[in-house]
Amino acid sequence: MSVKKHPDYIEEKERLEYTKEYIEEVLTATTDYRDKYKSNIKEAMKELDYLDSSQSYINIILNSKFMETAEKNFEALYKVKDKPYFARVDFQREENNKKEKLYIGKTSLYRAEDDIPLIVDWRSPVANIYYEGRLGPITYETTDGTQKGDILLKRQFTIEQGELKGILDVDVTTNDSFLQSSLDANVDNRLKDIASTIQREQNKVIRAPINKPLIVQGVAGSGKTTIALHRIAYFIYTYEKTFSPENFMIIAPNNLFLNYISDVLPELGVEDVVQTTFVDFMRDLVGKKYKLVNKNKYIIDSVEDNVENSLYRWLILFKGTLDFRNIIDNYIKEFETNFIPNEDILLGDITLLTYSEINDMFLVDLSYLPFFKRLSKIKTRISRKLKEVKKDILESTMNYYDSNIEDIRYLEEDTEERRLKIVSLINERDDKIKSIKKQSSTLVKDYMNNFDKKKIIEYYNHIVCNKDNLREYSKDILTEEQIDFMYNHSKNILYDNKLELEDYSPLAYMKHKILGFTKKLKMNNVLIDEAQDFNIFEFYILKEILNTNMFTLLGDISQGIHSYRSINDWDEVMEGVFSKEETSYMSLVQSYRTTIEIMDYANKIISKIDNDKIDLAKPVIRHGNPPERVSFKSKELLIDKLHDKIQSVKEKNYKTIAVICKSLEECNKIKKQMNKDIEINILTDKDTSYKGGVVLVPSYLAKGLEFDCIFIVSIDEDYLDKDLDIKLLYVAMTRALHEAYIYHLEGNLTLLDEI
Ligand SMILES: Nc1ncnc2c1ncn2[C@@H]1O[C@H](COP(=O)(O)OP(=O)(O)OP(=O)(O)O)[C@@H](O)[C@H]1O
Repeated sequence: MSVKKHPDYIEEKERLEYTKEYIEEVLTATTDYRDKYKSNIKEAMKELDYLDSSQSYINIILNSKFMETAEKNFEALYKVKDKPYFARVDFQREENNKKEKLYIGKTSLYRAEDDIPLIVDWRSPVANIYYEGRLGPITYETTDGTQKGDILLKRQFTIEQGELKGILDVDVTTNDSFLQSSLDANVDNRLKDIASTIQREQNKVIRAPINKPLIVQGVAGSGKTTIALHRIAYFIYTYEKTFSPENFMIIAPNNLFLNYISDVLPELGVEDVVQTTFVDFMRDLVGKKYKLVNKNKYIIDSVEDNVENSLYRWLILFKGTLDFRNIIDNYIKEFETNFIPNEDILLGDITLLTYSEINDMFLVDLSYLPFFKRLSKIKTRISRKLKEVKKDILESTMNYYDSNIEDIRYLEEDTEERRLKIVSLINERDDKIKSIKKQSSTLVKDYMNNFDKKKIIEYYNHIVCNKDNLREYSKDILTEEQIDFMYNHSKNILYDNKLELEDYSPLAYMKHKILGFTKKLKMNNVLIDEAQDFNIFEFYILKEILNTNMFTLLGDISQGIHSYRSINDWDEVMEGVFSKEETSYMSLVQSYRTTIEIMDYANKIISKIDNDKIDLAKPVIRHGNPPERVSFKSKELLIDKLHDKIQSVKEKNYKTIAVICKSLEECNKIKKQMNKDIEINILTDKDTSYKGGVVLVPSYLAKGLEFDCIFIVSIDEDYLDKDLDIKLLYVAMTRALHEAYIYHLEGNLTLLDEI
């Protein structure tokens, strides 16, 4: 239906024109104000008298604060001027029966004259009704309590460059065609904002309470990454006074992924949040000197079936457990108990502080600090005590000798003998004073020399590269064979100045306990995407060093291709790291990325894994061609077909096309054989950006990304009927938005035969 035929077209068009004009007025006024405030600041600077906390200084502060807010509002309004809102909800409040027309957009705007909202921010409490409600009764929460009312109208708008192009009234029966048209669109090489089409179950995740851990298990394409970013935008808006963006940290699997999400953040009004990978964050904390044995090494090894050594597999898993943390704890405990040398601190024969006083300070009063940070407090205490006592000792020594000298002078005759006695006493006095002064000048330093501060890796080596210590601190939980293996393996890696991914948590943990970090960590609200790839120790260390419970973990156990080292079940996290009672758990099973046909195929793949914890994705109503599986007699025929098909899908104006191979080696082989007239690059874990076009991607790196069209290609490397291969295939298949092709040599991919 043409938009003009809608009965309210004229009303909505006028409303849109009015809002746009009002925004223009506000923008112009803000620009004028901006100039005025700038000149105010200039004036105030001229008058500034640094010795006087004068009015000028206050003026500067006030004006710059105002400028900051005005600037932020200006930018937000400027961004929405061509599309001020995306929906309208008519709401009748139960308390006063008043009807309100709420136009919901990406920022808020109030009319100055009467304080009526012209645009309501999608993150505000009342906007909740747009996401939660259908027509009819609804409640929503605000800081003032529960609000009740009726939704009389729910309407969605398509506005392009300021023009009203579509109006869609949502009633009880309508399918969400607004959502469908948004999903039909070809993908850019970046993630997009979905404020206008957030679904009810996604809205619940976005607005879930901030103060306790939230675990979101979401099937492939359920919007986890997208929601994570909207959740931050929601927090920043809702808790503007409590948190600043630097308090938020997004942890994503790699820099390619960070780049992929980075553009949507400013669009959502979220800038300056910390975005990092676990490895980069850890490297910052424990030091960059050590080279990480390739993070994807194990996955590559297992993809290529090289990890035959079961002890090696055991070690990778074990280093991510809290049992391993217990070993470190036992070491730290003993180190702490014996940290303070068993001796009193004396100045001459006067006791400044006893061993037990210092030890109590260390073990009890200062126990909240890392060991070496406790020491600096102890040092201050000793210095203060020394100052007091030194003064007293000097005084009493002087007094003692002076009175003795006085006595001799008074009681004895003035003879050569008396003179010699007095001289001897004076010399003795001076020597003593000199010695007290000398001892006191080095006393603190001498005491502090007891504590040899080592590099954190040396403490760690002391555990893992020492069989006796491993035996002692593991308290019988390790076998001799395991101790042997751990010792030899650790020596090989660590003595070569290298680290494995699993070494970061224990190192950061030890640094946190023993040395402390140099900079203060401000992040206390953490979002982890692809959280199924973390191990328990990694969650634990983040919680411990950031000293917070405010975690949002998003992931999908079905995509846990690193499960040889990571969690296999969210219960492990709830039981091991956070408390089960406290943690909220939400599950998303609707998938938005791909078509029904592709998702059905992917579901059949993942169902090959025998695990009742795996949720099958439910695709939204969007049809496309089923995945096309073709088997080829020779490599040449396969490559020819791949080549032709890529050319033909490129003509459909797809911006992102991926050829997904099992490993990097296979990608390299295919690249070599591809005709030069197709520009095709390989994405590796060293890449930090993907600008669209045709790419070759190893299956394990494709995780988290999406492409208009994908080709799963298998020439030399087959996917076998085992968990890891099934997951890799599932990940690959679920990357497609519109089309999927499976091209393989005859005899390969027989696990798909039944599908
Ligand atoms: N409510 C929605 N409205 C429009 N698009 C949506 C919505 N939810 C998700 N999408 C789209 O679905 C796709 C998948 O989203 P996203 O990548 O965030 O999912 P994911 O759960 O992180 O996926 P995966 O685990 O497979 O990497 C994206 O293109 C996203 O824009």
